[in-house]
Amino acid sequence: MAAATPQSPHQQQSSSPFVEYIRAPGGLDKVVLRGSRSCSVEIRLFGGQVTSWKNDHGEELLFVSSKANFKPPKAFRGGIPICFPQFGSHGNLEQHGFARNRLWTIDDNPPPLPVNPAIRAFADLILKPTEDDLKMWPHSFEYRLRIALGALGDLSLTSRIRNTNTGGRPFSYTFAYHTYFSVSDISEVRVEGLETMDYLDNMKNKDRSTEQGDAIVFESEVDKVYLATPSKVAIIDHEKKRTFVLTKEGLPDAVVWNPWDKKAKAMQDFGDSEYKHMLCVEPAAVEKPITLKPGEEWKGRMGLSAVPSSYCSGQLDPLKVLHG
Ligand SMILES: O=P(O)(O)OC[C@H]1O[C@H](O)[C@H](O)[C@@H](O)[C@@H]1O
Repeated sequence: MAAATPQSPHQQQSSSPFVEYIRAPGGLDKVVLRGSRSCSVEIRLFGGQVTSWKNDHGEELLFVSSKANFKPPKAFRGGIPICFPQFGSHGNLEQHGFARNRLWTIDDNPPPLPVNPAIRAFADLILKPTEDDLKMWPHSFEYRLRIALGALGDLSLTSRIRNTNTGGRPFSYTFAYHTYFSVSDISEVRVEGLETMDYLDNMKNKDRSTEQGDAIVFESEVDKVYLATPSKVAIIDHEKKRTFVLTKEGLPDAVVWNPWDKKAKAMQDFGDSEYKHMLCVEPAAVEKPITLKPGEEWKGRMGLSAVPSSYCSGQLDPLKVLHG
Protein backbone atom coordinates (compact mmCIF):
# COMPACT_ATOMS: atom_id res chain seq x y z
CA MET A 1 0.00 0.00 0.00
CA ALA A 2 1.49 3.37 -0.96
CA ALA A 3 2.40 5.77 1.83
CA ALA A 4 -0.03 8.51 2.84
CA THR A 5 0.08 11.24 0.20
CA PRO A 6 2.21 14.06 1.53
CA GLN A 7 1.65 17.65 0.47
CA SER A 8 2.38 17.90 -3.24
CA PRO A 9 5.84 19.19 -3.98
CA HIS A 10 4.55 22.11 -6.00
CA GLN A 11 2.92 23.46 -2.80
CA GLN A 12 6.26 23.43 -0.99
CA GLN A 13 8.92 24.21 -3.57
CA SER A 14 9.11 27.03 -6.06
CA SER A 15 10.25 26.00 -9.53
CA SER A 16 13.28 27.55 -11.21
CA PRO A 17 14.65 27.47 -14.79
CA PHE A 18 16.56 24.35 -13.72
CA VAL A 19 14.01 22.49 -11.60
CA GLU A 20 10.23 22.33 -12.19
CA TYR A 21 7.77 20.65 -9.82
CA ILE A 22 4.70 19.38 -11.66
CA ARG A 23 1.43 17.88 -10.44
CA ALA A 24 0.69 15.13 -12.92
CA PRO A 25 -2.74 13.51 -13.41
CA GLY A 26 -3.66 10.96 -10.75
CA GLY A 27 -1.38 12.62 -8.21
CA LEU A 28 1.69 11.26 -9.98
CA ASP A 29 3.74 14.32 -9.14
CA LYS A 30 7.00 14.68 -10.93
CA VAL A 31 10.08 16.84 -11.08
CA VAL A 32 11.71 18.00 -14.34
CA LEU A 33 15.40 18.94 -14.36
CA ARG A 34 16.48 21.18 -17.23
CA GLY A 35 20.05 21.58 -18.47
CA SER A 36 21.71 23.21 -21.45
CA ARG A 37 19.93 23.11 -24.84
CA SER A 38 17.39 20.25 -24.78
CA CYS A 39 18.95 18.21 -21.97
CA SER A 40 16.41 17.15 -19.36
CA VAL A 41 15.58 14.54 -16.74
CA GLU A 42 12.13 13.56 -15.50
CA ILE A 43 11.57 12.01 -12.07
CA ARG A 44 8.32 10.56 -10.73
CA LEU A 45 7.86 10.91 -6.99
CA PHE A 46 6.12 7.54 -7.10
CA GLY A 47 9.01 5.15 -6.82
CA GLY A 48 11.62 7.93 -6.84
CA GLN A 49 11.98 6.78 -10.45
CA VAL A 50 13.83 8.57 -13.22
CA THR A 51 11.52 8.14 -16.22
CA SER A 52 13.34 10.18 -18.84
CA TRP A 53 16.88 11.40 -19.62
CA LYS A 54 17.26 13.42 -22.81
CA ASN A 55 20.43 14.62 -24.49
CA ASP A 56 21.07 18.08 -25.92
CA HIS A 57 19.17 17.13 -29.10
CA GLY A 58 16.15 16.16 -27.00
CA GLU A 59 16.73 12.46 -27.81
CA GLU A 60 15.46 10.01 -25.16
CA LEU A 61 18.34 7.92 -23.80
CA LEU A 62 16.40 5.65 -21.43
CA PHE A 63 13.92 2.94 -22.43
CA VAL A 64 10.32 3.09 -21.16
CA SER A 65 7.97 0.44 -22.50
CA SER A 66 5.08 1.64 -24.66
CA LYS A 67 2.97 -0.68 -22.48
CA ALA A 68 4.33 0.64 -19.16
CA ASN A 69 1.75 0.58 -16.41
CA PHE A 70 1.62 4.17 -15.19
CA LYS A 71 -0.70 3.36 -12.31
CA PRO A 72 0.56 2.71 -8.77
CA PRO A 73 1.17 0.42 -6.99
CA LYS A 74 2.83 -1.49 -9.84
CA ALA A 75 6.26 -0.15 -10.69
CA PHE A 76 6.51 0.88 -14.29
CA ARG A 77 8.63 -0.69 -16.90
CA GLY A 78 11.54 1.51 -17.78
CA GLY A 79 13.70 4.43 -16.73
CA ILE A 80 15.64 3.71 -13.53
CA PRO A 81 13.61 1.80 -10.91
CA ILE A 82 15.23 1.68 -7.47
CA CYS A 83 15.67 -1.85 -6.11
CA PHE A 84 15.77 -1.58 -2.27
CA PRO A 85 15.92 -3.17 0.33
CA GLN A 86 16.12 -6.29 -1.83
CA PHE A 87 17.38 -6.99 -5.33
CA GLY A 88 15.40 -9.57 -7.32
CA SER A 89 14.29 -12.56 -5.30
CA HIS A 90 17.35 -12.44 -3.03
CA GLY A 91 15.18 -12.43 0.12
CA ASN A 92 11.57 -12.76 1.28
CA LEU A 93 10.26 -9.36 0.22
CA GLU A 94 8.44 -8.59 -3.06
CA GLN A 95 10.62 -8.73 -6.19
CA HIS A 96 13.15 -5.87 -6.04
CA GLY A 97 11.86 -4.69 -2.64
CA PHE A 98 9.27 -2.00 -1.97
CA ALA A 99 11.10 1.33 -2.61
CA ARG A 100 10.03 1.39 -6.29
CA ASN A 101 6.39 1.02 -5.19
CA ARG A 102 6.25 3.80 -2.63
CA LEU A 103 5.54 7.53 -2.82
CA TRP A 104 8.74 9.48 -2.13
CA THR A 105 8.72 13.10 -1.02
CA ILE A 106 10.90 16.10 -1.73
CA ASP A 107 13.65 16.44 0.88
CA ASP A 108 13.49 20.09 1.86
CA ASN A 109 16.55 20.11 4.00
CA PRO A 110 19.00 17.41 2.93
CA PRO A 111 22.27 17.03 4.82
CA PRO A 112 25.04 18.66 2.73
CA LEU A 113 26.36 16.51 -0.12
CA PRO A 114 29.72 17.50 -1.61
CA VAL A 115 28.90 18.11 -5.30
CA ASN A 116 30.07 20.30 -8.15
CA PRO A 117 28.63 23.72 -7.24
CA ALA A 118 28.13 24.43 -10.98
CA ILE A 119 25.33 21.86 -11.03
CA ARG A 120 22.02 23.75 -10.66
CA ALA A 121 19.59 21.09 -11.93
CA PHE A 122 19.11 18.60 -9.14
CA ALA A 123 16.38 17.21 -6.91
CA ASP A 124 16.58 15.67 -3.44
CA LEU A 125 14.03 12.97 -2.60
CA ILE A 126 13.52 11.05 0.62
CA LEU A 127 11.85 7.75 1.54
CA LYS A 128 11.11 6.50 5.05
CA PRO A 129 9.26 3.28 5.93
CA THR A 130 5.49 3.36 6.54
CA GLU A 131 3.92 1.37 9.39
CA ASP A 132 3.07 -1.33 6.82
CA ASP A 133 6.65 -1.39 5.57
CA LEU A 134 7.93 -1.86 9.14
CA LYS A 135 5.67 -4.90 9.50
CA MET A 136 7.31 -6.44 6.42
CA TRP A 137 10.87 -5.20 7.03
CA PRO A 138 11.25 -4.18 10.70
CA HIS A 139 13.97 -1.59 10.20
CA SER A 140 13.89 2.19 10.40
CA PHE A 141 15.84 3.93 7.68
CA GLU A 142 16.16 7.25 5.90
CA TYR A 143 16.86 6.89 2.17
CA ARG A 144 17.94 10.13 0.56
CA LEU A 145 18.26 10.19 -3.23
CA ARG A 146 19.87 13.06 -5.13
CA ILE A 147 19.29 13.10 -8.88
CA ALA A 148 21.41 15.63 -10.79
CA LEU A 149 21.78 16.71 -14.42
CA GLY A 150 25.34 17.88 -15.12
CA ALA A 151 26.47 20.71 -17.37
CA LEU A 152 27.42 18.20 -20.09
CA GLY A 153 24.06 16.45 -19.93
CA ASP A 154 25.39 13.68 -17.69
CA LEU A 155 23.02 12.14 -15.15
CA SER A 156 23.97 11.09 -11.63
CA LEU A 157 22.03 9.32 -8.89
CA THR A 158 23.45 9.40 -5.37
CA SER A 159 21.76 7.28 -2.68
CA ARG A 160 22.41 7.80 1.01
CA ILE A 161 20.79 5.17 3.21
CA ARG A 162 21.04 5.56 6.99
CA ASN A 163 20.09 3.04 9.67
CA THR A 164 17.86 4.96 12.12
CA ASN A 165 16.96 1.94 14.25
CA THR A 166 16.68 3.05 17.90
CA GLY A 167 16.88 -0.46 19.34
CA GLY A 168 20.52 -0.84 18.37
CA ARG A 169 19.86 -3.37 15.61
CA PRO A 170 21.91 -3.44 12.40
CA PHE A 171 20.21 -4.28 9.09
CA SER A 172 21.38 -5.70 5.78
CA TYR A 173 20.00 -5.14 2.28
CA THR A 174 20.75 -5.68 -1.39
CA PHE A 175 20.38 -2.86 -3.90
CA ALA A 176 20.40 -1.92 -7.60
CA TYR A 177 19.81 1.05 -9.88
CA HIS A 178 17.75 -0.92 -12.43
CA THR A 179 18.75 1.16 -15.45
CA TYR A 180 16.97 0.60 -18.79
CA PHE A 181 19.12 1.93 -21.65
CA SER A 182 17.49 2.72 -24.99
CA VAL A 183 19.43 1.07 -27.83
CA SER A 184 18.82 1.04 -31.58
CA ASP A 185 19.26 -2.73 -32.07
CA ILE A 186 20.31 -5.14 -29.31
CA SER A 187 22.11 -7.31 -31.89
CA GLU A 188 24.39 -4.30 -32.59
CA VAL A 189 25.21 -3.61 -28.93
CA ARG A 190 28.41 -4.57 -27.07
CA VAL A 191 29.25 -4.15 -23.40
CA GLU A 192 32.86 -3.52 -22.42
CA GLY A 193 34.24 -3.69 -18.89
CA LEU A 194 32.72 -6.98 -17.75
CA GLU A 195 34.82 -9.38 -19.78
CA THR A 196 36.58 -12.11 -17.70
CA MET A 197 34.39 -11.21 -14.68
CA ASP A 198 32.72 -13.91 -12.59
CA TYR A 199 28.92 -13.85 -12.65
CA LEU A 200 25.86 -15.56 -11.16
CA ASP A 201 23.57 -16.78 -13.96
CA ASN A 202 19.91 -16.22 -13.02
CA MET A 203 18.99 -18.52 -15.91
CA LYS A 204 20.99 -21.37 -14.44
CA ASN A 205 19.83 -21.29 -10.83
CA LYS A 206 22.32 -18.55 -9.97
CA ASP A 207 25.26 -20.84 -10.90
CA ARG A 208 28.63 -19.08 -10.82
CA SER A 209 30.63 -18.86 -14.07
CA THR A 210 33.30 -16.69 -15.66
CA GLU A 211 32.67 -14.39 -18.63
CA GLN A 212 34.73 -14.90 -21.76
CA GLY A 213 37.59 -12.59 -22.63
CA ASP A 214 36.09 -9.99 -24.92
CA ALA A 215 33.15 -7.60 -25.14
CA ILE A 216 29.73 -9.07 -24.39
CA VAL A 217 27.29 -9.32 -27.33
CA PHE A 218 23.62 -10.34 -27.30
CA GLU A 219 21.93 -13.17 -29.21
CA SER A 220 19.44 -14.50 -26.62
CA GLU A 221 17.98 -13.86 -23.15
CA VAL A 222 20.62 -12.70 -20.64
CA ASP A 223 20.18 -12.38 -16.89
CA LYS A 224 23.57 -12.28 -15.13
CA VAL A 225 24.87 -10.68 -11.94
CA TYR A 226 28.53 -9.80 -12.60
CA LEU A 227 30.52 -9.76 -9.37
CA ALA A 228 33.15 -7.34 -8.02
CA THR A 229 33.23 -5.46 -11.33
CA PRO A 230 35.24 -2.39 -12.37
CA SER A 231 33.86 1.06 -11.58
CA LYS A 232 33.33 1.85 -15.27
CA VAL A 233 31.23 -0.08 -17.83
CA ALA A 234 30.59 0.94 -21.44
CA ILE A 235 27.48 0.09 -23.46
CA ILE A 236 28.22 0.64 -27.14
CA ASP A 237 25.36 1.21 -29.58
CA HIS A 238 27.14 0.60 -32.87
CA GLU A 239 24.28 1.68 -35.10
CA LYS A 240 23.89 5.01 -33.29
CA LYS A 241 27.67 5.44 -32.88
CA ARG A 242 26.86 6.20 -29.24
CA THR A 243 28.47 4.86 -26.07
CA PHE A 244 26.83 5.00 -22.68
CA VAL A 245 29.51 5.29 -20.02
CA LEU A 246 28.33 4.06 -16.64
CA THR A 247 30.44 4.81 -13.55
CA LYS A 248 29.62 3.44 -10.09
CA GLU A 249 30.75 3.90 -6.49
CA GLY A 250 29.76 1.72 -3.53
CA LEU A 251 28.18 -0.78 -5.95
CA PRO A 252 30.52 -3.71 -6.60
CA ASP A 253 28.23 -5.74 -8.86
CA ALA A 254 26.53 -5.13 -12.21
CA VAL A 255 23.40 -6.93 -13.45
CA VAL A 256 22.92 -7.34 -17.20
CA TRP A 257 19.41 -8.26 -18.40
CA ASN A 258 17.60 -8.59 -21.67
CA PRO A 259 14.39 -10.68 -21.65
CA TRP A 260 14.59 -11.52 -25.38
CA ASP A 261 11.52 -12.70 -27.33
CA LYS A 262 9.91 -15.41 -25.20
CA LYS A 263 10.00 -13.53 -21.89
CA ALA A 264 9.08 -10.28 -23.68
CA LYS A 265 5.85 -11.93 -24.85
CA ALA A 266 5.15 -13.12 -21.30
CA MET A 267 5.37 -9.60 -19.77
CA GLN A 268 2.06 -7.71 -20.07
CA ASP A 269 3.78 -4.33 -19.54
CA PHE A 270 6.36 -4.89 -22.28
CA GLY A 271 5.95 -4.95 -26.07
CA ASP A 272 6.68 -8.26 -27.79
CA SER A 273 9.52 -6.81 -29.87
CA GLU A 274 10.72 -4.15 -27.41
CA TYR A 275 13.58 -6.38 -26.26
CA LYS A 276 15.37 -5.31 -29.45
CA HIS A 277 15.54 -1.71 -28.28
CA MET A 278 16.59 -1.95 -24.65
CA LEU A 279 19.32 -3.31 -22.39
CA CYS A 280 19.43 -3.21 -18.60
CA VAL A 281 22.84 -2.67 -17.00
CA GLU A 282 22.23 -2.26 -13.28
CA PRO A 283 24.95 -1.15 -10.83
CA ALA A 284 24.20 -3.24 -7.76
CA ALA A 285 25.21 -4.73 -4.42
CA VAL A 286 23.89 -8.29 -4.59
CA GLU A 287 26.56 -10.91 -3.78
CA LYS A 288 27.54 -9.24 -0.52
CA PRO A 289 24.54 -7.52 1.16
CA ILE A 290 25.32 -4.13 2.69
CA THR A 291 25.09 -4.08 6.50
CA LEU A 292 24.58 -0.86 8.47
CA LYS A 293 24.78 -0.44 12.22
CA PRO A 294 22.40 2.14 13.80
CA GLY A 295 23.55 5.64 12.82
CA GLU A 296 25.70 4.36 9.95
CA GLU A 297 25.07 5.66 6.43
CA TRP A 298 25.92 4.02 3.08
CA LYS A 299 26.45 5.98 -0.11
CA GLY A 300 25.97 4.48 -3.56
CA ARG A 301 26.42 6.51 -6.73
CA MET A 302 25.81 5.92 -10.44
CA GLY A 303 27.00 8.33 -13.12
CA LEU A 304 25.74 8.10 -16.71
CA SER A 305 26.96 9.89 -19.81
CA ALA A 306 26.30 9.31 -23.51
CA VAL A 307 29.25 10.04 -25.76
CA PRO A 308 29.71 9.76 -29.51
CA SER A 309 31.81 6.63 -30.02
CA SER A 310 34.09 6.14 -32.96
CA TYR A 311 33.90 2.48 -32.02
CA CYS A 312 35.69 0.38 -34.58
CA SER A 313 38.76 -1.48 -33.33
CA GLY A 314 37.01 -3.23 -30.44
CA GLN A 315 38.54 -0.61 -28.14
CA LEU A 316 36.66 2.41 -26.92
CA ASP A 317 38.03 5.74 -28.03
CA PRO A 318 39.80 6.44 -24.70
CA LEU A 319 39.74 10.21 -25.12
CA LYS A 320 36.00 10.23 -25.75
CA VAL A 321 35.23 7.85 -22.88
CA LEU A 322 37.52 9.55 -20.40
CA HIS A 323 36.47 13.10 -21.23
CA GLY A 324 33.03 12.51 -22.80
O1 LIG B 1 9.94 -7.40 -13.89
P1 LIG B 1 10.81 -6.83 -12.79
O2 LIG B 1 10.35 -7.22 -11.41
O3 LIG B 1 10.99 -5.37 -12.93
O4 LIG B 1 12.27 -7.52 -12.97
C1 LIG B 1 12.91 -7.43 -14.24
C2 LIG B 1 14.29 -8.07 -14.17
O5 LIG B 1 15.06 -7.37 -13.20
C3 LIG B 1 16.43 -7.81 -13.08
O6 LIG B 1 17.13 -7.51 -14.23
C4 LIG B 1 16.52 -9.32 -12.79
O7 LIG B 1 17.87 -9.73 -12.91
C5 LIG B 1 15.65 -10.12 -13.74
O8 LIG B 1 15.62 -11.47 -13.29
C6 LIG B 1 14.22 -9.55 -13.76
O9 LIG B 1 13.40 -10.28 -14.68
